[in-house]
Amino acid sequence: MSLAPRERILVALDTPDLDAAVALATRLRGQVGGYKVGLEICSAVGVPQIVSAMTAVGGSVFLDLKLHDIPNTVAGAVRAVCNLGPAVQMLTLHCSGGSAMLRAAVNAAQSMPYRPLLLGVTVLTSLDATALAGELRVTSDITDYVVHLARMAQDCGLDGVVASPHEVSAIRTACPHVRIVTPGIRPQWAAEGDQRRVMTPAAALRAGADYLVIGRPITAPPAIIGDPVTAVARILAELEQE
Ligand SMILES: O=c1ccn([C@@H]2O[C@H](COP(=O)(O)O)[C@@H](O)[C@H]2O)c(=O)[nH]1
Repeated sequence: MSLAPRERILVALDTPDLDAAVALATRLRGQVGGYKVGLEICSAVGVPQIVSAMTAVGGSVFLDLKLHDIPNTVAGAVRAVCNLGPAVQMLTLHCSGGSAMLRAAVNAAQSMPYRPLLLGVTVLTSLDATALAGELRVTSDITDYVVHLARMAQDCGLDGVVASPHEVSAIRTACPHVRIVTPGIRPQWAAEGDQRRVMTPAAALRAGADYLVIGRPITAPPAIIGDPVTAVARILAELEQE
């Protein structure tokens, strides 16, 4: 996929405030590839409202709803998102919902005149091996488990997966054609916060990620960087040095 580095950046608009989201998206228009809207803004203002606001700004929308429910319910939610039209380019659902849920989502999307790309969330980037094994009792190696979920997503007909940059090259080898979207992106100057499996933007692209989801390093950059526009410019400069 031949995209310029800036087109690979999706800014996570994690805020409950529609006006703030629109203002930031407008400031960054043309400098990034699109916007990720997720549980916070969708819970605060509603999915159709934020999608229509982002359409007005002109950005592509990555709708990160992380659907995770029984197949019938997820299929209905997928149809509802498809009805929002081409403004929504990507939609997420949790691979851990299982293959019946993933196939129901794919079948629902295929029955609609328009469908966004469906992406399966593998293992959240905020989890490390200790949490996965100790709390969730997943004792496989994280990379093996993520690749297993990516294969399942691919076999069920999903278009891509969400995974940490640490697993990107293993997914590329196992599933060469799936799109890979990576959160857990941290420039060296940004705080890790609640993320655990992180990498710099340049290292994530080098590993083979198609898209980088970047939130707080851009929306709330440290004082040494200043503001979101400068943060994006700095990230792009770092990518160009590659
Ligand atoms: O495994 C996942 C899946 C989704 N996310 C989302 O990405 C952004 C990351 O924001 P940062 O501020 O850059 O940490 C956020 O909206 C998450 O909901 C993720 O981080 N990890």
